[in-house]
Amino acid sequence: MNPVVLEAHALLKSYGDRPALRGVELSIGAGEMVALLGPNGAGKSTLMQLLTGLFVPDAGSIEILGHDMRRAAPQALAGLGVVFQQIALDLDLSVRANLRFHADLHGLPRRLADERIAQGLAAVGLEAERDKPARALSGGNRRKVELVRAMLHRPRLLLMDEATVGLDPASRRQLMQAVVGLCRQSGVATLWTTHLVDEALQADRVLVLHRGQVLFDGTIPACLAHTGAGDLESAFLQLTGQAA
Ligand SMILES: Nc1ncnc2c1ncn2[C@@H]1O[C@H](COP(=O)(O)OP(=O)(O)OP(=O)(O)O)[C@@H](O)[C@H]1O
Repeated sequence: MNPVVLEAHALLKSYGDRPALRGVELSIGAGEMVALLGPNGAGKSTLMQLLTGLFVPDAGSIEILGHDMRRAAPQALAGLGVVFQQIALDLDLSVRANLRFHADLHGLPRRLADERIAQGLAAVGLEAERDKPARALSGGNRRKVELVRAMLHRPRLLLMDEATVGLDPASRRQLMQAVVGLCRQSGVATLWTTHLVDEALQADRVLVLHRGQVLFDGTIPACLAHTGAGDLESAFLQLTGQAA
């Protein structure tokens, strides 16, 4: 595998006496696109909260670019770009003001920030929206702005947490294409969480998470071979005990 950008080992997390993650192992190499596929309640959001440092695991370790999340969180988080499940733009600010704010948080000089903003918006076809309030954009375009924002500080690992929730099929497809393009062109490693099997089809590798455990980790052909299923959807339903 390429140099490792994310290594999570033996992660445990419970809410009271309810276990959410039960010994999760996860490793992502540079430039890899990995889909984390799990039904509702599998533990995807909990895993994302641990990877972004919002929660601390009960046990286990997380390293991003070799930086341990407990001992060196600022360094670990500097290598991370995140698009959260909930929209996190200020809707009254312009697209550019939203992006500049994020660039300022990362200490990017204004000229460099503006270059990257222009480049990022062009890459997702939103140059013309730059000075509009975020409120004027469609849900799909707001997500693309969040994607541009997540990449402004040039992270090596991009986390997309169920980023297509609430989008129509065309917007979902466009967002996915934008992320796949970005991953292939810039070499950023991507962890894409979803409960929708079709969103995992373009990934280099699929992890199936169910009831807090990784039930499969490998390529789609390997998943089909492992389960004997004819397609990923059947394999997923079989692994998660939902097959008819
Ligand atoms: N704050 C919380 N308090 C108690 N239990 C929680 C909390 N957050 C999550 N859980 C439980 O932990 C388990 C994993 O939840 P999590 O939200 O991580 O799964 P998920 O895969 O993201 O699900 P979804 O696709 O529905 O968002 C579930 O059983 C859920 O009910």
